[in-house]
Amino acid sequence: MKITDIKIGFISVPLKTPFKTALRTVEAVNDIIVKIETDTGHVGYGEAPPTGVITGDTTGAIVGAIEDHIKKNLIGREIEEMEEMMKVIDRSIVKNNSAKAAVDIAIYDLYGQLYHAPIYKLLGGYRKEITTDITISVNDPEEMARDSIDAVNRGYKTLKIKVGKNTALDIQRIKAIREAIGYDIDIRIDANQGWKPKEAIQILRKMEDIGFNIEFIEQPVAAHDIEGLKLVTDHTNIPVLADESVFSPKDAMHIIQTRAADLINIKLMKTGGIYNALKICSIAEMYGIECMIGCMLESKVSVTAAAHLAGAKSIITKIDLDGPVLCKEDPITGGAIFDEYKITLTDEPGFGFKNIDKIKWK
Ligand SMILES: C[C@H](N)C(=O)N[C@@H](CCC(=O)O)C(=O)O
Ligand SMILES: [Mg+2]
Repeated sequence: MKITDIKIGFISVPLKTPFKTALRTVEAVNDIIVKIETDTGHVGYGEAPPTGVITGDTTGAIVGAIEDHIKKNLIGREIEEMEEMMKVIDRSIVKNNSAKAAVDIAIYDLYGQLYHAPIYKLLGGYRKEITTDITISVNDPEEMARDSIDAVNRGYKTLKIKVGKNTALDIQRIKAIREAIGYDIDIRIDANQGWKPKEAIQILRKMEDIGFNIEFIEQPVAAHDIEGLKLVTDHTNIPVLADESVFSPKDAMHIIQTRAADLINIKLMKTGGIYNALKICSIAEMYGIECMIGCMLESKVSVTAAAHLAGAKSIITKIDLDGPVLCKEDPITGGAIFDEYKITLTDEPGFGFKNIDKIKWK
């Protein structure tokens, strides 16, 4: 199975409601789709979102990285040369992890087709059903309480609450949500870098004292401020999960060895795909650090790939793969089945994509 062409397309899927974090507000998933064609007629699909505020990757840069740097080094290569191809992608251009992730995902899709097996089974086969949380956007406390009730009514048992914007409101936000949904539902919070280290410690201690029962705090401080992250980790009992501070396996190793965080959020768009994500899983496993699998605003193509990784690896104990359920429609036939909180992997070869509607090919 030899690569004959790599095509680029675009999908645009409106969100059910605007997605708001401390970093940005988004109304639609506007992602790049990669289609890798082979001489056997098999095709592999990948996806990349232009999450400039987190990864630095823009639509133009993703397209340019693939078309001008990665594509020419992959045409003519055999899918069975997985290891070599992953090194080639990495050497083709520095950074540009979302572009690399899209290509990596499409190659894994083909790898599974080559060996007639779903990726989660090839990588470990730990489980085929996983349960995701859902994100509650940062808004005023009353609106967040209403959104939380709606999520609970739809069956979600874990809510990921966005905070870190107009930080004076953060305590009130969680108070309003707890009053609305009670204490049977797990709450994890994500500040998306919105707090200063000492401010974070103060807010988290208050949340502890009030007894909000927070499962963990995700990325309380600026991505680059590893000392600040460690300060927060050392001064609160609420576990700290590193998101924007961890892209590469080396980042994960550093955070774990310096004990700057208690947990790691793996996202394929930060690691550059499954190949490096597997390395983070191995590092985390060696140190007994549990991981979350997360996503950006992504549709079912790349989130299916992330779900397969979660299906393969037991060190991934927390799931934040709500991208597809935040979307108003699903243009993808095949892939994992996303039914609100329940994600079911299929046993189709690769990731099992059949078709993608409404792609605008370049
Ligand atoms: C969508 C997911 N639940 C999430 O919150 N992901 C990111 C932010 C993604 C984005 O801005 O596109 C996160 O910070 O965890
Ligand atoms: Mg996050």
